[in-house]
Amino acid sequence: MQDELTIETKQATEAKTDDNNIVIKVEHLQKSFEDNKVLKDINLTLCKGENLVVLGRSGQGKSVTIQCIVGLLDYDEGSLKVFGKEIKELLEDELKEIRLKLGFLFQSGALYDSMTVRENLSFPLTRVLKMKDDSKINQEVEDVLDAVGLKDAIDKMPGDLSGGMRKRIGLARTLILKPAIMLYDEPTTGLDPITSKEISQLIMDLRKKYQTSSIIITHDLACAKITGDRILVLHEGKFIAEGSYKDLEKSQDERVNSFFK
Ligand SMILES: Nc1ncnc2c1ncn2[C@@H]1O[C@H](COP(=O)(O)OP(=O)(O)OP(=O)(O)O)[C@@H](O)[C@H]1O
Repeated sequence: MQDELTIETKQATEAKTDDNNIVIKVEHLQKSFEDNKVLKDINLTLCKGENLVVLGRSGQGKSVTIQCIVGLLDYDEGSLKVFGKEIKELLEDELKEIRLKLGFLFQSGALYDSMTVRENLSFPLTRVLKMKDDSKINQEVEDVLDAVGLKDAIDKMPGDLSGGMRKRIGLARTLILKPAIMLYDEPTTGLDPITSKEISQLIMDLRKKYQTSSIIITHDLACAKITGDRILVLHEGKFIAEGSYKDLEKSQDERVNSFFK
Protein backbone atom coordinates (compact mmCIF):
# COMPACT_ATOMS: atom_id res chain seq x y z
CA MET A 1 0.00 0.00 0.00
CA GLN A 2 1.25 3.51 -0.82
CA ASP A 3 1.96 5.62 2.23
CA GLU A 4 0.62 9.17 2.58
CA LEU A 5 3.97 10.71 1.66
CA THR A 6 4.22 8.82 -1.64
CA ILE A 7 0.69 9.85 -2.56
CA GLU A 8 1.37 13.51 -1.69
CA THR A 9 4.59 13.53 -3.72
CA LYS A 10 2.77 11.93 -6.66
CA GLN A 11 0.03 14.55 -6.46
CA ALA A 12 2.63 17.34 -6.37
CA THR A 13 4.34 15.91 -9.47
CA GLU A 14 1.04 15.64 -11.34
CA ALA A 15 0.11 19.17 -10.31
CA LYS A 16 3.47 20.45 -11.54
CA THR A 17 2.88 19.15 -15.02
CA ASP A 18 -0.39 21.07 -15.30
CA ASP A 19 0.47 24.64 -16.37
CA ASN A 20 -2.82 26.04 -15.01
CA ASN A 21 -1.69 25.03 -11.58
CA ILE A 22 1.63 26.84 -11.73
CA VAL A 23 1.83 30.28 -10.12
CA ILE A 24 5.60 30.84 -10.34
CA LYS A 25 8.00 29.26 -12.80
CA VAL A 26 11.71 30.02 -12.75
CA GLU A 27 14.04 28.57 -15.38
CA HIS A 28 17.82 28.87 -15.57
CA LEU A 29 17.85 32.11 -13.62
CA GLN A 30 21.22 33.80 -13.26
CA LYS A 31 22.25 36.87 -11.30
CA SER A 32 25.67 38.37 -10.64
CA PHE A 33 26.90 41.36 -8.70
CA GLU A 34 29.99 42.42 -10.64
CA ASP A 35 32.15 39.29 -10.61
CA ASN A 36 30.18 37.64 -7.78
CA LYS A 37 27.95 35.10 -9.55
CA VAL A 38 25.26 34.59 -6.89
CA LEU A 39 22.54 32.75 -8.82
CA LYS A 40 24.09 30.30 -11.28
CA ASP A 41 21.14 28.23 -12.46
CA ILE A 42 17.92 28.53 -10.49
CA ASN A 43 14.95 26.40 -11.54
CA LEU A 44 11.76 26.18 -9.52
CA THR A 45 8.04 25.76 -9.87
CA LEU A 46 5.50 26.87 -7.31
CA CYS A 47 2.07 25.30 -7.63
CA LYS A 48 -1.25 26.72 -6.46
CA GLY A 49 -1.74 26.12 -2.75
CA GLU A 50 1.74 24.74 -2.25
CA ASN A 51 4.29 25.66 0.43
CA LEU A 52 7.73 25.48 -1.10
CA VAL A 53 10.68 25.80 1.27
CA VAL A 54 14.08 26.97 0.08
CA LEU A 55 16.64 25.77 2.55
CA GLY A 56 20.20 27.04 2.46
CA ARG A 57 23.07 28.32 4.53
CA SER A 58 23.89 32.02 4.75
CA GLY A 59 25.03 33.76 1.60
CA GLN A 60 23.81 31.11 -0.87
CA GLY A 61 21.45 33.48 -2.71
CA LYS A 62 18.09 32.85 -1.01
CA SER A 63 17.19 36.52 -0.53
CA VAL A 64 18.47 37.41 -4.01
CA THR A 65 16.13 34.75 -5.48
CA ILE A 66 13.13 36.21 -3.64
CA GLN A 67 14.06 39.76 -4.59
CA CYS A 68 14.21 38.76 -8.26
CA ILE A 69 10.74 37.21 -7.96
CA VAL A 70 9.20 40.38 -6.54
CA GLY A 71 10.98 42.51 -9.13
CA LEU A 72 13.19 44.32 -6.59
CA LEU A 73 16.28 43.03 -8.41
CA ASP A 74 16.77 42.51 -12.13
CA TYR A 75 18.04 39.12 -13.24
CA ASP A 76 20.72 38.72 -15.89
CA GLU A 77 19.68 35.51 -17.68
CA GLY A 78 16.87 32.98 -17.66
CA SER A 79 13.14 33.18 -17.28
CA LEU A 80 10.97 34.14 -14.30
CA LYS A 81 7.23 33.92 -14.76
CA VAL A 82 4.60 34.87 -12.19
CA PHE A 83 1.07 33.86 -13.21
CA GLY A 84 2.51 33.10 -16.65
CA LYS A 85 4.00 36.58 -17.15
CA GLU A 86 7.71 37.13 -17.68
CA ILE A 87 8.64 39.66 -14.98
CA LYS A 88 11.36 41.28 -17.04
CA GLU A 89 8.99 42.06 -19.89
CA LEU A 90 6.34 43.77 -17.78
CA LEU A 91 5.59 47.47 -18.02
CA GLU A 92 5.57 49.36 -14.74
CA ASP A 93 1.77 49.20 -14.36
CA GLU A 94 1.72 45.47 -15.10
CA LEU A 95 4.49 44.89 -12.56
CA LYS A 96 2.50 46.86 -9.97
CA GLU A 97 -0.52 44.66 -10.63
CA ILE A 98 1.52 41.47 -10.21
CA ARG A 99 3.16 42.84 -7.07
CA LEU A 100 -0.28 43.31 -5.52
CA LYS A 101 -0.69 39.55 -5.76
CA LEU A 102 2.64 38.96 -4.04
CA GLY A 103 2.97 39.38 -0.29
CA PHE A 104 6.54 39.77 0.85
CA LEU A 105 7.26 39.26 4.55
CA PHE A 106 10.60 40.92 5.25
CA GLN A 107 12.90 39.51 7.93
CA SER A 108 12.43 42.66 9.98
CA GLY A 109 8.62 42.62 9.66
CA ALA A 110 8.96 46.22 8.39
CA LEU A 111 6.65 47.92 10.89
CA TYR A 112 6.60 51.66 11.46
CA ASP A 113 7.68 52.18 15.07
CA SER A 114 5.95 55.53 15.39
CA MET A 115 2.53 54.10 14.43
CA THR A 116 0.17 51.94 16.47
CA VAL A 117 -0.62 48.43 15.28
CA ARG A 118 -3.97 49.70 13.95
CA GLU A 119 -2.21 52.46 11.98
CA ASN A 120 0.42 50.05 10.68
CA LEU A 121 -2.29 47.74 9.38
CA SER A 122 -4.54 50.48 8.00
CA PHE A 123 -1.66 52.00 6.07
CA PRO A 124 -1.53 49.46 3.20
CA LEU A 125 -5.33 49.68 2.85
CA THR A 126 -5.37 53.46 2.51
CA ARG A 127 -2.12 53.80 0.59
CA VAL A 128 -2.19 50.81 -1.73
CA LEU A 129 -5.89 50.03 -2.06
CA LYS A 130 -6.96 53.67 -1.58
CA MET A 131 -9.70 52.60 0.84
CA LYS A 132 -11.47 55.51 2.53
CA ASP A 133 -14.31 54.01 4.54
CA ASP A 134 -13.09 53.93 8.17
CA SER A 135 -15.53 51.27 9.29
CA LYS A 136 -14.48 48.94 6.45
CA ILE A 137 -10.81 49.62 7.21
CA ASN A 138 -11.35 48.86 10.91
CA GLN A 139 -13.17 45.66 10.05
CA GLU A 140 -10.30 44.46 7.82
CA VAL A 141 -7.77 45.35 10.52
CA GLU A 142 -9.72 43.47 13.19
CA ASP A 143 -10.20 40.43 10.92
CA VAL A 144 -6.52 40.11 10.07
CA LEU A 145 -5.49 40.62 13.71
CA ASP A 146 -7.90 37.89 14.67
CA ALA A 147 -6.31 35.61 12.03
CA VAL A 148 -2.85 36.10 13.55
CA GLY A 149 -4.21 35.75 17.10
CA LEU A 150 -3.47 39.30 18.27
CA LYS A 151 -6.78 41.13 18.49
CA ASP A 152 -5.79 42.70 21.81
CA ALA A 153 -2.69 44.37 20.38
CA ILE A 154 -4.63 46.76 18.14
CA ASP A 155 -3.76 49.95 20.01
CA LYS A 156 -0.23 48.98 21.04
CA MET A 157 2.99 50.43 19.64
CA PRO A 158 5.37 47.97 17.88
CA GLY A 159 8.04 48.78 20.47
CA ASP A 160 5.82 47.34 23.21
CA LEU A 161 5.53 43.95 21.46
CA SER A 162 7.72 40.85 21.75
CA GLY A 163 9.67 39.58 18.73
CA GLY A 164 7.07 36.88 18.07
CA MET A 165 4.22 39.39 18.29
CA ARG A 166 6.00 41.76 15.91
CA LYS A 167 6.37 38.87 13.44
CA ARG A 168 2.63 38.21 13.68
CA ILE A 169 1.83 41.87 13.06
CA GLY A 170 4.29 41.91 10.13
CA LEU A 171 2.46 38.91 8.75
CA ALA A 172 -0.91 40.60 9.28
CA ARG A 173 0.37 43.68 7.46
CA THR A 174 1.31 41.57 4.46
CA LEU A 175 -1.86 39.50 4.51
CA ILE A 176 -4.24 42.43 4.79
CA LEU A 177 -3.81 43.01 1.03
CA LYS A 178 -4.89 39.38 0.47
CA PRO A 179 -1.97 38.29 -1.73
CA ALA A 180 -2.29 35.08 -3.72
CA ILE A 181 1.38 34.28 -3.15
CA MET A 182 3.33 34.76 0.07
CA LEU A 183 7.09 35.06 0.06
CA TYR A 184 8.60 34.57 3.49
CA ASP A 185 12.19 35.69 4.00
CA GLU A 186 13.42 33.75 7.05
CA PRO A 187 10.19 34.07 9.02
CA THR A 188 11.60 32.59 12.23
CA THR A 189 14.98 34.34 12.39
CA GLY A 190 15.74 35.82 15.80
CA LEU A 191 12.96 33.94 17.57
CA ASP A 192 13.34 31.33 20.32
CA PRO A 193 12.51 27.71 19.32
CA ILE A 194 9.03 27.72 20.85
CA THR A 195 8.01 31.03 19.26
CA SER A 196 9.55 29.86 15.96
CA LYS A 197 7.36 26.78 16.08
CA GLU A 198 4.28 28.93 16.74
CA ILE A 199 5.08 31.14 13.75
CA SER A 200 5.62 28.08 11.53
CA GLN A 201 2.26 26.72 12.68
CA LEU A 202 0.68 30.10 12.00
CA ILE A 203 2.03 30.00 8.43
CA MET A 204 0.15 26.71 8.00
CA ASP A 205 -3.07 28.10 9.52
CA LEU A 206 -2.92 31.19 7.33
CA ARG A 207 -2.43 29.18 4.16
CA LYS A 208 -5.69 27.41 4.93
CA LYS A 209 -7.55 30.60 5.78
CA TYR A 210 -6.23 32.78 2.92
CA GLN A 211 -5.62 29.99 0.34
CA THR A 212 -2.13 31.24 -0.44
CA SER A 213 0.75 29.60 -2.28
CA SER A 214 4.06 30.30 -0.52
CA ILE A 215 7.80 30.29 -0.88
CA ILE A 216 9.48 30.15 2.50
CA ILE A 217 13.20 30.75 2.60
CA THR A 218 14.87 29.64 5.76
CA HIS A 219 17.79 27.93 7.40
CA ASP A 220 15.55 26.84 10.27
CA LEU A 221 15.07 23.11 9.86
CA ALA A 222 12.13 22.97 12.29
CA CYS A 223 10.33 25.61 10.20
CA ALA A 224 11.10 23.65 7.01
CA LYS A 225 9.70 20.49 8.59
CA ILE A 226 6.43 22.11 9.69
CA THR A 227 5.74 24.30 6.67
CA GLY A 228 7.30 22.58 3.64
CA ASP A 229 5.25 20.43 1.28
CA ARG A 230 8.39 20.35 -0.81
CA ILE A 231 11.90 21.50 0.04
CA LEU A 232 14.64 22.72 -2.31
CA VAL A 233 18.20 22.90 -1.01
CA LEU A 234 20.17 25.87 -2.33
CA HIS A 235 23.92 25.59 -2.47
CA GLU A 236 26.21 28.08 -4.17
CA GLY A 237 23.54 29.51 -6.45
CA LYS A 238 21.96 26.20 -7.57
CA PHE A 239 19.44 23.79 -6.14
CA ILE A 240 21.21 20.57 -5.30
CA ALA A 241 18.28 18.58 -3.88
CA GLU A 242 14.49 18.52 -3.94
CA GLY A 243 12.02 16.45 -1.96
CA SER A 244 9.91 16.16 1.14
CA TYR A 245 11.52 16.58 4.56
CA LYS A 246 11.49 12.80 4.93
CA ASP A 247 13.23 12.33 1.55
CA LEU A 248 15.95 14.87 2.25
CA GLU A 249 16.57 13.63 5.76
CA LYS A 250 17.78 10.39 4.19
CA SER A 251 20.00 12.07 1.60
CA GLN A 252 23.50 10.68 1.21
CA ASP A 253 24.75 14.06 -0.05
CA GLU A 254 26.89 15.59 2.71
CA ARG A 255 25.83 19.14 1.68
CA VAL A 256 22.20 18.12 2.25
CA ASN A 257 22.39 15.88 5.27
CA SER A 258 24.62 18.31 7.16
CA PHE A 259 21.39 20.30 7.78
CA PHE A 260 19.81 17.33 9.49
CA LYS A 261 22.62 16.54 11.95
N1 LIG B 1 22.36 44.25 -3.59
C1 LIG B 1 23.48 43.50 -3.57
N2 LIG B 1 24.64 43.97 -4.07
C2 LIG B 1 25.75 43.22 -4.09
N3 LIG B 1 25.83 41.96 -3.60
C3 LIG B 1 24.71 41.44 -3.08
C4 LIG B 1 23.47 42.18 -3.03
N4 LIG B 1 22.53 41.39 -2.47
C5 LIG B 1 23.14 40.21 -2.17
N5 LIG B 1 24.43 40.24 -2.52
C6 LIG B 1 25.40 39.15 -2.38
O1 LIG B 1 24.76 37.96 -2.82
C7 LIG B 1 25.16 36.84 -2.05
C8 LIG B 1 23.94 36.08 -1.56
O2 LIG B 1 23.20 36.92 -0.68
P1 LIG B 1 21.77 36.52 -0.10
O3 LIG B 1 21.36 37.65 0.80
O4 LIG B 1 20.85 36.14 -1.19
O5 LIG B 1 22.11 35.25 0.76
P2 LIG B 1 21.14 34.37 1.65
O6 LIG B 1 21.25 32.98 1.14
O7 LIG B 1 19.79 34.99 1.69
O8 LIG B 1 21.85 34.48 3.06
P3 LIG B 1 21.31 34.90 4.52
O9 LIG B 1 20.68 33.66 5.06
O10 LIG B 1 22.53 35.28 5.25
O11 LIG B 1 20.34 36.04 4.33
C9 LIG B 1 26.06 37.39 -0.94
O12 LIG B 1 27.40 37.18 -1.36
C10 LIG B 1 25.73 38.86 -0.93
O13 LIG B 1 26.85 39.63 -0.53
